[in-house]
Amino acid sequence: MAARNISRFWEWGRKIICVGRNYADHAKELKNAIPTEPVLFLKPPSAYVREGSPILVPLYTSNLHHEVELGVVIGKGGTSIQQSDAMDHVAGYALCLDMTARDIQDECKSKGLPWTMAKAFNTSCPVSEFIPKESIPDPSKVKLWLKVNDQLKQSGCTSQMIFSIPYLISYISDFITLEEGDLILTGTPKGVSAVQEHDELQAGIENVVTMTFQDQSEPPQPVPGQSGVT
Ligand SMILES: O=C([O-])CC(=O)C(=O)O
Ligand SMILES: [Mg+2]
Repeated sequence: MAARNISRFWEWGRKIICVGRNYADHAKELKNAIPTEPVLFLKPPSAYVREGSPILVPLYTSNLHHEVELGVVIGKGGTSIQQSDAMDHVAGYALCLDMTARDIQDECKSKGLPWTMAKAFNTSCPVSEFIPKESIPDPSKVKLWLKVNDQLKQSGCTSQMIFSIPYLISYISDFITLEEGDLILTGTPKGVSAVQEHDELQAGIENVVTMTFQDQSEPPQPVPGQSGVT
């Protein structure tokens, strides 16, 4: 079998580990406390969607939000990785969206339930092309932006992160073994807002990459026994 190519990491079916509330301005806009430890959640590999395919708006939400984030692609796996070695485990980056059904997340938060329905649905993780590590020499100074229908909504810099990339890799790997092809979403800056069907989402990392996605309503699920469906 041919060796797998990390530049198509989304096809590998590995973990997507997301960090929440890693920018104080975003934690504040949602009235969350500034975390003293990373807030983590997961998305399944079925969350990946690539340019050319739509972001499907789940039928059960009426408040789907965009969150633009820097993704870190793991190149060398490990457990209990030291912060000083963490960057040796990085193969590269990807620009990512953490699509979030905010109404469902609010409901889950109020009931003390996990965020799975709000964060882990199909197409909840749009990703750009793979960005080799060399293209971002300093990941702590990356400028991210996102526009909805040409209107700038989010603009931030990874220098605002509460927990750095080496810290996050070390922290996560203490209890989740990192594997080649895993993706870490590092959190969103402020400016999240609602999107609707037919909206165009354009996002970029300044001087590195841009990507464009369209929102589309999830088609109603066929009901067995109706309309000729058996
Ligand atoms: O706002 C949230 O839902 C938490 C999160 O994912 C982030 O801060 O990026
Ligand atoms: Mg997020």
